[in-house]
Amino acid sequence: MTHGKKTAKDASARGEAATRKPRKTRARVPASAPGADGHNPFRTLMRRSRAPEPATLVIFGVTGDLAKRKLLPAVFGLWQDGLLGSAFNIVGVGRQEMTDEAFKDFAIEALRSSKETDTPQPGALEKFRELLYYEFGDFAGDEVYDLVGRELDRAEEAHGGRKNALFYLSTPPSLFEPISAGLGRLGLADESEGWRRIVIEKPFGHDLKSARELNDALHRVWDESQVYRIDHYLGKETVQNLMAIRFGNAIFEPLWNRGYVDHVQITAAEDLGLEGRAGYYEEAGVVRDMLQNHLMQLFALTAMEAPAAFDADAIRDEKVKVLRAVKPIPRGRVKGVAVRGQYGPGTLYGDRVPGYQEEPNVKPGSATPTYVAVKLEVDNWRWQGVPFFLRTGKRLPKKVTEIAVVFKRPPLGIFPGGLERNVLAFRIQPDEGVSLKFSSKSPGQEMVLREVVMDFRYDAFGAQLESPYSRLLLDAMLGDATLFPREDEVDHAWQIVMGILSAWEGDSPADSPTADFPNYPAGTWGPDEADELIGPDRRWRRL
Ligand SMILES: NC(=O)C1=CN([C@@H]2O[C@H](COP(=O)(O)OP(=O)(O)OC[C@H]3O[C@@H](n4cnc5c(N)ncnc54)[C@H](OP(=O)(O)O)[C@@H]3O)[C@@H](O)[C@H]2O)C=CC1
Ligand SMILES: O=C1O[C@H](COP(=O)(O)O)[C@@H](O)[C@H](O)[C@H]1O
Repeated sequence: MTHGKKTAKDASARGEAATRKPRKTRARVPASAPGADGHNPFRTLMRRSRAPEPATLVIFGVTGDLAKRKLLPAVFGLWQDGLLGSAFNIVGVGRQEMTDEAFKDFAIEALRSSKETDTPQPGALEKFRELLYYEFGDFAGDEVYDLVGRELDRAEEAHGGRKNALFYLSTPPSLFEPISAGLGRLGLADESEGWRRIVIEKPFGHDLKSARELNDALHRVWDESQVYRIDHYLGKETVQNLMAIRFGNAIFEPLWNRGYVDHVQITAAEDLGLEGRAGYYEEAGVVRDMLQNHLMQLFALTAMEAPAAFDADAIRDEKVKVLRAVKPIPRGRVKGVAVRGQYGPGTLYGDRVPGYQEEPNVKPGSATPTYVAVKLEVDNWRWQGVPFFLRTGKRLPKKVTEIAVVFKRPPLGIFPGGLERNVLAFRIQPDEGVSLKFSSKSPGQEMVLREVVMDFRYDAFGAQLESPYSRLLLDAMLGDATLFPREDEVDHAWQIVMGILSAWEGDSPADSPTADFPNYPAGTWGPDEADELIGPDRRWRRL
């Protein structure tokens, strides 16, 4: 299908940009390391066998915070590293009226001001600028999608006669369905002239029902294979390393079960508060913002069986199987397995910080939780009796994300002193790496054991880690959905948290007594009840 007439816009300018050889972009790559002459060696090693076909990336909501701070820098980094193939262009779509030139200025300014932007090579920003185009309109109407279709028509010649397109919906969730439907109405999901894929940002639904409705709406237009639900945690290098270490080594598998593991702790602690996102966060709260998606994904990757292959369906099948095996948490069980919290004023890094209720635009007396800890039990042979404790919260003492597999104590103590549990910890961020804590004899005459840590740090590879958005954008361009949650995964993750949401947000005061918020000061590790949840014989790791 051809959309409208060709205009004077120069087709040859769109797309023939990724041919320049990238030069050194990363100061931290040592001179002797592979790739020191050019770009991040990981990216090259990962991708040299395949590059995306010529394609157009269409970003809806391109004037928003995510696009400015993360997406445009990620695309620029990929392009500068020569990973986007021989022809590529970007069409930003928004509701604000803007010319192509004004958008180019906007995008270059966003790249200049984002901390995530790779150091540009001389002339790179100017060259990248040539790839950028803009369309605007009302996302409820047809015109804007017609304009997008014309952009694909215009790129066709430079793209070798193909009209491949990745539509990235970086808009408020209320627009996911209308944009998908609009693209469908104008025939833009049709793959007869090139592949068409849609990336959906989080949150995917507000609850189980709305997530199902959104899935149904998407499937009225797209085949599941065209849908890429993004969870940026899956794009983090060290989350992928969890799979590499589990399934690329023989020593872990024999220990990875109820025979040896006492419990697992998954922590995603944030030191940040609301960062001006009250409008979104008051509606979402921590369960929707972090638990239903990011933490459930970390849990699934830790607990799943070994997939038969490293491919999208094999991995996603295993994740679904283990999510299905989680013991349900109906409303009545919530009190025993989940703890909520909201931060009050406190001290962080020596500075006084306001409480949640003092943040701009938060409703006075808000009952929105900013902290959750939950105990998951997995009803399968591997994990029967092994609790998984998940916790996440805002305004905790530091930013740290970690998965810790805590092993059982040795069966018999032949040395003086207590027996400690060994811990294999995957540090997702920061100081990415893996550590093993075990007991060793202290030097000296006495047989005294002390806990020591063997530490592998990711920076030993000598390369800076790529942004998760780079990884996931490139995967979507390549048609690799391995790191994108499938429909049934999202559904099961919602099923797990729905009881919690219904207990905490229910309208019956008997079932859902108002929480006594705030119940932890900013700069502390959350409410005391979280210690009771994991105790008495276990305690949260001090991170
Ligand atoms: N920001 C972040 O760090 C993260 C964001 N996300 C998700 O990414 C998506 C985008 O987030 P973010 O960029 O922060 O959101 P923003 O609120 O900054 O806006 C995103 C874009 O949507 C446009 N928009 C908003 N309302 C409308 C409307 N009614 N009609 C047409 N366009 C509209 C905005 O246009 P305008 O500029 O004109 O207002 C902007 O272009 C969301 O789904 C969010 O949950 C996920 C993880 C992190
Ligand atoms: O999706 C989100 O994630 C961030 C935390 O992500 P990270 O990569 O910095 O760990 C969180 O701050 C935000 O509230 C949430 O929407």
